[in-house]
Amino acid sequence: MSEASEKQAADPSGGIGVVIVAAGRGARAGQADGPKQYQRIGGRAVIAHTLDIFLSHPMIGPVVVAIHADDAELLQRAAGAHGERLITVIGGPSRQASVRLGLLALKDQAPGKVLVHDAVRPFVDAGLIDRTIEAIGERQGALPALPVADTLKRESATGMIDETVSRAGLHAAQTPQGFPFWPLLAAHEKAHHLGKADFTDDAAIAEWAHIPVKIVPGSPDNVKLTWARDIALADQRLSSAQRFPDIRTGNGYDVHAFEPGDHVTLCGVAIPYERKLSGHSDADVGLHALTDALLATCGAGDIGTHFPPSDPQWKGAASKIFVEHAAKLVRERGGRIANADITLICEAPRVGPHRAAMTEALSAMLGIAPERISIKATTNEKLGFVGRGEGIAAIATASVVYPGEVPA
Ligand SMILES: Nc1ccn([C@@H]2O[C@H](COP(=O)(O)OP(=O)(O)OP(=O)(O)O)[C@@H](O)[C@H]2O)c(=O)n1
Ligand SMILES: C[C@](O)(CO)[C@H](O)COP(=O)(O)O
Repeated sequence: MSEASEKQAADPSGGIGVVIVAAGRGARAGQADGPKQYQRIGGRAVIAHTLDIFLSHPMIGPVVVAIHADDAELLQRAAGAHGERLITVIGGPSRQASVRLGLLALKDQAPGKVLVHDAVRPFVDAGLIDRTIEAIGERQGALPALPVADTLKRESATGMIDETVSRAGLHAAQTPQGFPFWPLLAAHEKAHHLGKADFTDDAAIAEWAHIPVKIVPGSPDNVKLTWARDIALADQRLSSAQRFPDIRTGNGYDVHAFEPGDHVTLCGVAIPYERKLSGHSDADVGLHALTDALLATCGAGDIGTHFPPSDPQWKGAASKIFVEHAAKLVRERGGRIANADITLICEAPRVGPHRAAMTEALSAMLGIAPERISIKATTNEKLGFVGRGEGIAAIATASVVYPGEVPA
């Protein structure tokens, strides 16, 4: 389990809160047919892509969307089935005001941590969200940012260069920006009551309120759609990715022998049985095969690369740790797990009665819907070592969609 997931497991509030700000008018993009967050890229509204990523992230709890009063129908159409999970509020006249109203709408849920994100950054990925969450502390915010790459010039009133500004230490700020919930809300409230309304991001409010903010690596893909050209490029990018989407399939195989014992652990579920599976960890053959399948989708070696059997710390370990680690590596590369399919091959015990519990356990480990998980079982028709009841084998397949397209 990642450090962030561990903290989350201890958080009684039911997930990290999110405020997605979508109340702007998009004046710079100048779209005649509606604000940029509802323009279609890759066939869907910009905000629909943004919502997909947050709502499919396993650590995300309540999600507030701050919209303009005129846009309720646009949001409803764009959000589709996601709509049921959203808390909608009317935003304010500035981004800062919209964030504050979004935070106030989260008060009842009292999340320990909150992420604030621009609806118009639809290329955020799960790895970036993970990095941001991991850097949030009890009194520390987190800001994804990229070092400035261009040489910087200050322009004079006459349009001439006044000076070249050193770029040392300068970063371009992105979202989502993450904070402990109550200190961020308090900072927003204080700014509001003092009439300070010129903050362009939440890290700036935090800075003003003396909340330290840690920089984590942003992503060059996580652009903000500001100008009409940004929207056109985003559409092109998604449309070409749709021609050759980077869908990868990995497979894994594992086998463990029986030894004296009283239960076996299969796909995260302990099943009473007259023997157990022998192994260094809990010998969950299904989860081991799945770990290899996930790692295979991003060329990240196999289970032994990450959890060597020679390492005493994995003795008796719950194999859930291996699967969650592999899923985290996938997410860090921007991958989204589309489905996982495991076949358990054994004469006994019977798997059918435990299938629902296994599916539920895997759904939580992978952060995907149960319908994307398949657990099947078959006997080996009494043939070979499995047929003689000497052990259990498992085969797993995972499909992951990665950002971008398959290179030519
Ligand atoms: N009153 C506002 C202004 C902005 N935003 C949101 O803040 C994000 C980043 O702002 P920006 O790119 O500046 O969007 P707009 O304000 O819509 O653009 P413009 O300044 O060109 O009008 C966007 O998701 C936007 O919808 C908001 O919720 N409420
Ligand atoms: C918050 C932000 O995305 C950080 O880069 C950005 O400041 C918001 O957009 P704006 O154009 O400054 O309103």
